[in-house]
Amino acid sequence: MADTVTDAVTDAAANLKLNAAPADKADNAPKLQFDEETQKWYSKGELKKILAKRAKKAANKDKPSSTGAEAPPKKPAKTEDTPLDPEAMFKQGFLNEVYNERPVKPVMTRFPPEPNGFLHIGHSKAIAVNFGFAKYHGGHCILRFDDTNPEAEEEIYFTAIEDMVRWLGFEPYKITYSSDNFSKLYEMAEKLITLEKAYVCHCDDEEIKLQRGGEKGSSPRYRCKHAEQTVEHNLREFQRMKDGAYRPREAFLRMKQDITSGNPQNWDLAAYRVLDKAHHRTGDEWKIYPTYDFTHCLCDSFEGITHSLCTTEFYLSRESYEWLNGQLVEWQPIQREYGRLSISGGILSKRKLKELVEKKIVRGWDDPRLFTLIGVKRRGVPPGAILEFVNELGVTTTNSIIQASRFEQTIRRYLERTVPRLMLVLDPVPVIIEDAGELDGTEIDVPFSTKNTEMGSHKIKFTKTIYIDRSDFREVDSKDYFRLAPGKTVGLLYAPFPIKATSLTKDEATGQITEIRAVFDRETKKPKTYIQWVGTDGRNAEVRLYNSLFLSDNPASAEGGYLNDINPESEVVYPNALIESGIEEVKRRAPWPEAAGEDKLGKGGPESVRFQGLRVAYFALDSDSTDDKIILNRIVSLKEDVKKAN
Ligand SMILES: Nc1ncnc2c1ncn2[C@@H]1O[C@H](COP(=O)(O)OP(=O)(O)OP(=O)(O)O)[C@@H](O)[C@H]1O
Ligand SMILES: NC(=O)CC[C@H](N)C(=O)O
Repeated sequence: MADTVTDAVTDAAANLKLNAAPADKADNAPKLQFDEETQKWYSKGELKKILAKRAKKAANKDKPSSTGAEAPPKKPAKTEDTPLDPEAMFKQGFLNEVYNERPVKPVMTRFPPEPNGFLHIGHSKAIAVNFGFAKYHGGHCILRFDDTNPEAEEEIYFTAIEDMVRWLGFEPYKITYSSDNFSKLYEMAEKLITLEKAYVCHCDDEEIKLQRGGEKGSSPRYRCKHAEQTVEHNLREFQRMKDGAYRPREAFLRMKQDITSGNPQNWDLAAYRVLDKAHHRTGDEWKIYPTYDFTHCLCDSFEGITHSLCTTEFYLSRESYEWLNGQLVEWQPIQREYGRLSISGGILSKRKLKELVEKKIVRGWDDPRLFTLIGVKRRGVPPGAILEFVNELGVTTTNSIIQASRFEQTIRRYLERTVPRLMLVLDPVPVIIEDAGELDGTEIDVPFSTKNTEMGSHKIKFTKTIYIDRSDFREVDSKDYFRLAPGKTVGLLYAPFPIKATSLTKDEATGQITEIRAVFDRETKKPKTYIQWVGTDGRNAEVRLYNSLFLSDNPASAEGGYLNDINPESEVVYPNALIESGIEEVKRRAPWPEAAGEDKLGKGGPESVRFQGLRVAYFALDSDSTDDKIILNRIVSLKEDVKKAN
C-alpha cells in the first residue's frame, strides 16, 4: 500500500485496515456465480433459471423422439470460442450497483498507482475497473501518480506504469501527480488546523500506541496533551515543520477525528510528516509530505472524481476519506471498494520480486515467468486476453486468488481465435525422403488458420530433407503409437503424401538418432496422425518453454521460504529449434491480433509476433531476439498437450 508512513499512527491503522474484513459490505454486495458451461457470471437467481432450463433440455434429449426418426446432430454448445460480452463487468453486479448509487454524467475516475515499483497482474484489474468504468459510462479516467512518499519512489516507474496503461488499450484523460497539489494540500492542512481539527504532535511511537489502546487495544484510548494546543500554536508549529525546524519523527500533523469510534481510521491519523528526502518532482522544496490518508481524498475532490474505486483494504478508510473531504472541500467523491486479484503460485511483493531479480533467478523484472505486467507482456500474453480474464472473473467485493491455469485457459482461448498457425519443431531430427523426386523444392500454399480464412495463407517449400520433432519418432514401435517408426506411416501436415520410415542412423557415442530415411507412402490415404515438419527453408530459433516459477501454489509459505521453492524446470530452453519460413510474414504483419493498445503504438513490440506452433504451443517473439536470431517464448501450452500420449 502506498504512502503508509513510518509513523505508528498510520502503521497501526494500516494493519487494522488490512485485517478488518469488510464483512457487512461483502454481505450486501450482489454475489455473482460462475457458470462453467457458458464461462459467464450470473446473479444467483439468473443462474438458477439457466440451470433449470438446461436440466429440462437434457431430460428431453434423452427421451425417444416421437417419430422414431433420429434428430439431426446438434451443433455443440458454443462455450470455448464465444467470448463474454466485453462490457459484462460494468453491466451487472458490483460496478453496476456503484454506478446506480451515483448515476452522474460524465463519470470521472482515476487510477492512482504509487510509482514505487512495476505494475503486476492485480493492477490490470484496477486499470480495467477504473478506465473501463469511465469508458463504459462515456466519461474519463485520470492516471494519477500517487507520489507522496519520496522514500520509495523512482523515476523509471512513471514511464513503465504509463506504458502499461496504454498497452492495455487505455488512454489517460490526463496524467496528474498528487505532488501537483502540494501547495494546495498545505493550505488545506492550515485550514484544518484553523477549524480545530488538526494539531502538531511530538509523541513517539510508543506513546502513540498507548493512546490508541495499547498492544491489543485493551487499554482505554486517550489523546495526548498536544491535542489541547491552540490554533495559533499549531499553525506556528506546522510552519516550523515546513521550515525544517524538526527532524523526521520529531513532529507530525495529526487530524483531530473521533478516538471513541470503533474504526481505527478515526483515531487521529497522521496528515503530514517530516521527511529528509528530496522529491523527484519538487526537489528540496518540501521538508514535509502529506500522508495517503490526507492526500488521496482531497486530490480526488480537486480532480472532480465522481467514483473513487479502490480495493477492499481501504474499506475502513472510507470513513476518514468522507470525514476529511466533509471538513474541507465542496465536491464529495464516493469511494467504493472491490476485491483484489492475485494469481496463485506467483509472487507480487515488490521486495521478493527484487530479490529474485537481484539474485538473477529470473531474467529481470520482465521475466516471462513473473506476474509483473511487463513480464506477462514479454511472455506474449495479449492485452486483450488480460482484459477478457478480468471481465470473466467479474468484480465483487471478494478478494480472489485465481489459479494460474485459469488465467492460461483464457489466454489460450483468446489466442485460439486470434493468431496464425505455423509449423515449429523444438528438437529437430532430419528425415530424408528418398523418393521425393521432383517434389523436392515444390511450393505449398499453407493457410495461416483453417478456421479464419481472413488470415490468408503463405508459401513454404517442401524439400527432400525435412525436419521433424525427435519426440515424433520411436525406434521401437507399438500398436498404440501412431507417429513415425520404422515401417510405420505418418501424415505430414500440408505435405503431398504421408511418409514411411525405412532406416535410421545413430551417433555411436551418444546413441542419439542423427538421421531418419523414409519414402512416400502413396497408398495410405488417411494416416492416423499428422505431424508438423520444417523444410530446409526454415529458420533457426531458440525456444524458451516457460512453466510455473515456483513448485508450490503458495511460494510465500513454502518450507524454507519462496527461494527454496523455485521450479528447476521453470524455463526449459531448446537452442536448436526450427521454425518454418512463414514466420517472416507473421513478423511483418504483427501485431497479432491487431487489438487494444498494441496497434495504437504503431507496430507492437516483438511480443506481438504471436502464433500457434501447430501441435506444440502458442509462442511469441522474445525481446532478446535480433534481426539474425529468433528467440521464442511459450505463452501457453496447447490443451492438446495433455492428450498427446499416442
Ligand atoms: N492485486 C490487486 N488487485 C486489484 N487492484 C489492485 C491490486 N493491487 C493494487 N491495486 C489497486 O491499484 C491501484 C494502484 O495501486 P498501488 O500501486 O498504489 O497499490 P499497491 O497496493 O501499493 O500495490 P502493490 O500490490 O504493488 O503493493 C490502487 O487503487 C490499488 O487498490
Ligand atoms: N485509494 C486507492 O486506490 C489507493 C491508491 C494508493 N496509491 C495505494 O495503493 O496505496
